[in-house]
Amino acid sequence: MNICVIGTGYVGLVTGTCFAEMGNKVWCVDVDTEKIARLKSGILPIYEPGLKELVMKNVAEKRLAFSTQLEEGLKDAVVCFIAVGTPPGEDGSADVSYVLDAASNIGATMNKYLIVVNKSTVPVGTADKVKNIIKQQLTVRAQADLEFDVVSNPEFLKEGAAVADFMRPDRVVIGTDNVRTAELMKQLYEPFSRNQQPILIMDIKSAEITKYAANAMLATRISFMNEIARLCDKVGGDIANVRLGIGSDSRIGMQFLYAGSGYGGSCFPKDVKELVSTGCKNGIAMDVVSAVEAVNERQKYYLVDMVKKRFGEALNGRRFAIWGLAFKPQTDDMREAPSITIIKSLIDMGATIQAYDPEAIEQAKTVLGDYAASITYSKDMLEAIYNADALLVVTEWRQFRQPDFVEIKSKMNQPVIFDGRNQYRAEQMARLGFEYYCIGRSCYVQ
Ligand SMILES: NC(=O)c1ccc[n+]([C@@H]2O[C@H](COP(=O)([O-])OP(=O)(O)OC[C@H]3O[C@@H](n4cnc5c(N)ncnc54)[C@H](O)[C@@H]3O)[C@@H](O)[C@H]2O)c1
Ligand SMILES: O=c1ccn([C@@H]2O[C@H](COP(=O)(O)OP(=O)(O)O[C@H]3O[C@H](CO)[C@@H](O)[C@H](O)[C@H]3O)[C@@H](O)[C@H]2O)c(=O)[nH]1
Repeated sequence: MNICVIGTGYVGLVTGTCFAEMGNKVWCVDVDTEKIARLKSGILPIYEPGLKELVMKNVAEKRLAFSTQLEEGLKDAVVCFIAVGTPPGEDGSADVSYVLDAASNIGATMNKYLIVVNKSTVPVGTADKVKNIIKQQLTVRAQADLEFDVVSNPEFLKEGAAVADFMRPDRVVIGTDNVRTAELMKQLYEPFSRNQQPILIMDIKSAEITKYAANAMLATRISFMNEIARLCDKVGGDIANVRLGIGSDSRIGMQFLYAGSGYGGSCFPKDVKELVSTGCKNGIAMDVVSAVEAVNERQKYYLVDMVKKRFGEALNGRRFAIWGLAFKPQTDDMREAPSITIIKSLIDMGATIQAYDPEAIEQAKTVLGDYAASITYSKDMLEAIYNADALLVVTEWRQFRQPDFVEIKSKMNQPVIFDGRNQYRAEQMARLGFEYYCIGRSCYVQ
């Protein structure tokens, strides 16, 4: 099938590449001329395991190409995916203007029947807006008879595992009210459901809401565990045991029950806010979802509270090592990363920071630009801990799991570790002579 994908970010680039890998011919189109120029010369805009190899292969085999021109992308396309950003607006609601721009461009450009598939995460009702904008543009061009269909096909991939998730999705959700379109979409996704993963056809609004409900449900599990972790720290108990205890119930399951320094990223924070906003606009109080966000905001400061309790509120002259900047491992994405809140708070109290992340340092330099004078970025994890008063583990990259603690202890000013991702065992840390604080395992007394 000939496919056009508008937007070459995490979702668009992965979607286009994976469809090309299955034998389709794909044009990836973006308004960012620099991004497209770099992609054409083999430089990817993001770090995502396995993606570069797939892009290079499919470009070489002429199934994948990049352009800034929608005309080029739509020339032979049967299906056009919209995969542009929907960032949070001032009031927390999703800004759908990029989606509507893309729709408007489609209406101004298409010359034959087209299935327009919305893959961006958008509030319920956006498909209708996309439909109306395309219609308006066609009318302006005196092409009002040109037929098209709008589909909602939310994406559930996780950063850091984007290719693997796209290739083997738990399910594919397709919102459409057209039987013929449903069949074609099923055909397109058939190679990705070889293990009988369901392709769920439903009405458009249910598909749009499903995306927000999925993210809010996952975020709820995390905030819930973070709250229980705080209780463990107060009254005794170990959140790891509690996780096993509840996760063994097949109705609950083990995944997404890790307490930590709060969730970040480009999705959970913004989608939780948007769901609250949609509820509010429609007179539905989203009490659970609102609490999920409030708990997460508080959780981002939990490590900072621990540092304050241990070192006091004035941190002048104190030097802290930070391991992990990205919002999760296997990505260079810094959007809404808890590390930002933690680093800014410590610097605001007078500390200096020595930070290390395997992939996200360049992104961090941009995001933390205003705080640059107080941050040194280290070339490796050991350099970061040199002369540090404490180490804060903020992102659980694999290489942080079993470091050489003897060497670490010899290089630090004081052997103190604040573990925001529960990577180490308290008994082992005590044996090695570290003062060790973690989340919800009664190492930290509030
Ligand atoms: N990042 C994820 O893990 C993920 C997963 C599932 C869903 N989503 C959703 O998918 C959407 C895209 O997210 P992302 O992380 O890929 O965004 P991104 O910011 O990485 O990429 C968006 C791209 O769209 C381009 N763009 C904007 N307007 C355009 C236009 N009119 N025409 C052509 N290109 C245009 C931008 O230049 C950019 O390259 C969002 O709605 C997001 O919530 C993201
Ligand atoms: O038990 C857990 C699991 C995750 N997290 C944190 O939650 C955030 C999000 O993690 P994850 O969901 O793995 O990454 P994303 O790439 O943001 O993926 C989410 O957001 C995407 C965009 O909507 C969806 O497509 C995915 O299904 C959804 O998992 C990160 O900060 C994690 O550290 C925890 O604190 N505890």
